[in-house]
Amino acid sequence: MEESKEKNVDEGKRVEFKLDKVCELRFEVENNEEVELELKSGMAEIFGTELIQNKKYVFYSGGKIAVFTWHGCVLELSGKTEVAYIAKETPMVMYINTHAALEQMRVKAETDNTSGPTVMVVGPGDVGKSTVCKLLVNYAVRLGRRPTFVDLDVGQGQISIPGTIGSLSVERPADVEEGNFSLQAPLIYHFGHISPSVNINLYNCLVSQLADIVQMRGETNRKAAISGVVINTCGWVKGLGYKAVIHAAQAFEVDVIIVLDQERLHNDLKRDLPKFVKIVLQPKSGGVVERSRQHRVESRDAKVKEYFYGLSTPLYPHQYDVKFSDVTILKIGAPLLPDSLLPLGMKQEDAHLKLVAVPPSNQLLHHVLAVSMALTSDDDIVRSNVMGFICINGVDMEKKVLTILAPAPRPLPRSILLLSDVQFVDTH
Ligand SMILES: Nc1ncnc2c1ncn2[C@@H]1O[C@H](COP(=O)(O)OP(=O)(O)OP(=O)(O)O)[C@@H](O)[C@H]1O
Repeated sequence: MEESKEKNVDEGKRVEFKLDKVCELRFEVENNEEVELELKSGMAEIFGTELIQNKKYVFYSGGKIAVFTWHGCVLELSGKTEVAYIAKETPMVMYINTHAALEQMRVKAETDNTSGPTVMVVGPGDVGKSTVCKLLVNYAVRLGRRPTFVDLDVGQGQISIPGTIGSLSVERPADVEEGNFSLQAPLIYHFGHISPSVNINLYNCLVSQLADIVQMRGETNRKAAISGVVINTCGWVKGLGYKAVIHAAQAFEVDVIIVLDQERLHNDLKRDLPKFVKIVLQPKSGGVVERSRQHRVESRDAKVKEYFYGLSTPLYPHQYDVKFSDVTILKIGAPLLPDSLLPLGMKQEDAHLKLVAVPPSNQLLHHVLAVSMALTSDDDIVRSNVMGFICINGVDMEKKVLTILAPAPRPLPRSILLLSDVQFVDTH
């Protein structure tokens, strides 16, 4: 791959980069540092969102960014970068061709009075799945479409905090600095773990539920139906993970699957899915950065912190006490018993979806809990979406109160809370 020489960008200095057409500037922000980017002339975009000329964009610690230009541009960076270089070879032409093909399917859906494409992006970890999804959604929105973005990645999802899956109707391109789509009425389901492997039956059950709701939305909203759906998935593609990919493809009735960087997965999917599903193998971008375990942990923490405290636009969460008696804390999934010990007629899968009461204790400290939409225990709590999240900042066993961190002032809007493995230590 042809790449330009790296330039060091150090504090205080401004470094200019001249990009030819169809090139990208890749940079990583050093830990605990900030980097400022400015488009001085020409046109450029970050993962499909266009930059405004002479506006200063700030990127934070650990950010891994590619500024791409179709026609050439001049960029300026300041702050501390770990790396900064211009890459001349990128798979962007291939990705935009995919977008063009999807757009043709939308145009056809408009004339035939059918639905637009449902496309799923799959591949192992760190191949740029989330980035390709963002590109496809951004390009669709820039043409006036209103695609639905679905994120099934419970580890590094983009819609809500880790341990959830969800969907979002996207009306404008993702924010350049934060990288997120605007969160208007997202539909979120609580899974409670950062890997589907912890409770694959629950994971598949929630994927089916989300697929049903997304399809129902398409039936009542013509614009959404034509615009189609873009689905991001987990990087777990072996064994049960592969089965989960097949399950998701069937549940969402996908039309197109983009397999990034894994020929074997491509072949397996071609073998196992019906012929009408178009399965295309595409390369990953050389710029996609492999993230260490530590980096993944940090970005999960950052996602929860962002939920409560915001990123470039600060949020001010509320901390208040809630009596033990005012809430019902539940966990989904009972410990598995040997088949011989199961009550007559009960199957092992039932245990995976079983609700178990969690008595308040110090063990809840720092845990994130989802606030279920379910009003009573008669509702289908497992398949109910969630309103939002709280974090347990304190447990007083004597007074029988929990001190919680919540995005909104008291009172808690619902009383059924679902325990997540995800923890957040509130240092504010
Ligand atoms: N062309 C590029 N140049 C520089 N950085 C990039 C480029 N494309 C993606 N990245 C960065 O690489 C990282 C990994 O990309 P991404 O999250 O899309 O991968 P993924 O396959 O979805 O990973 P996971 O399976 O862990 O969710 C991100 O931080 C992203 O910003």
